[in-house]
Amino acid sequence: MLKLSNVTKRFGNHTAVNDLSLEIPESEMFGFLGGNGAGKTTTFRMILGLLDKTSGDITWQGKPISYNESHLIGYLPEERGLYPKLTVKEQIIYLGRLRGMKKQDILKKLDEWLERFKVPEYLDKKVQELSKGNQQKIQFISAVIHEPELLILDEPFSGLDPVNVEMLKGAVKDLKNQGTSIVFSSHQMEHVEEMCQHICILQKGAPIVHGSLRDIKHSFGKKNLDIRADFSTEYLKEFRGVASYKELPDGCTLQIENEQAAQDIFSSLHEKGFVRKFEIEEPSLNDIFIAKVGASYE
Ligand SMILES: Nc1ncnc2c1ncn2[C@@H]1O[C@H](COP(=O)(O)OP(=O)(O)OP(=O)(O)O)[C@@H](O)[C@H]1O
Repeated sequence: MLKLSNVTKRFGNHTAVNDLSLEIPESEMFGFLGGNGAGKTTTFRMILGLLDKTSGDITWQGKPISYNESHLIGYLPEERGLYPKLTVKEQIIYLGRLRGMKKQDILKKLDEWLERFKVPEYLDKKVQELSKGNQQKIQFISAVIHEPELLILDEPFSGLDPVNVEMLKGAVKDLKNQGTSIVFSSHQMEHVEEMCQHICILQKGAPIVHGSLRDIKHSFGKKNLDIRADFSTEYLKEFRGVASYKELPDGCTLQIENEQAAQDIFSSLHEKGFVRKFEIEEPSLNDIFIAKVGASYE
């Protein structure tokens, strides 16, 4: 387990991470979220030992992380940092050697990954000759080539086309199933929703939401209501128990305070005409993020 206990980081007068305590379970994918400037990257850098903590402790399996054991952690940073003039092969050999791997093991693994990502022809290409998305595949390979126990992925899917997103997602899921513990940061809530059981939403360096995604959704209270009807549903904007209203060409999506509101809306719709769809849905992580982070912006 990765454990952060009362971790604080100050830059001068500014507190970027504020007394943060978190337990990140093993062999799981943990969603580490937050608005811009919330403190995610700063936290990652402290976990990686790239930045000193102002105070607090970070442990892996009960022991302080030893950065001499560089095979332990893999990191895909948000700002990608490959050497443009090296070939893919030279680049990955260099990084693999830094993590204590033998050259022949690196080349074997690299071949497997390039095959998996359908880019075997890039082995001897210079990084600067690759497109942004393909550079990202290489950066991902550089983060996992040494089979780390703990993998930190900062916005792994940004800049990738939908086919490549699925390809990388498949690789990340396989690593998780093989036992890798993954901390995953993304502004794309649908990816987090699909892949993470537990999440934390950070705001000003401290968690405003933390726990299992299922419990968080349950305790949020508000649900979404999707309605399609052959008449105008605009009157529902002002209906009791409706927290928000979004008009659609053939109906609307509402956020409702509770299930009683859904009952009342259902009765009122019946009197007006033909209803083609009426569906109550769990709130999305996007709804929760906007409600919680948006509220603290105000
Ligand atoms: N080296 C630094 N010196 C001073 N302030 C810093 C430094 N690094 C980060 N900060 C500040 O700390 C806060 C947290 O930044 P951080 O990069 O951790 O946010 P983030 O959650 O990763 O944001 P984003 O989603 O925009 O990448 C910000 O207010 C930022 O300006």
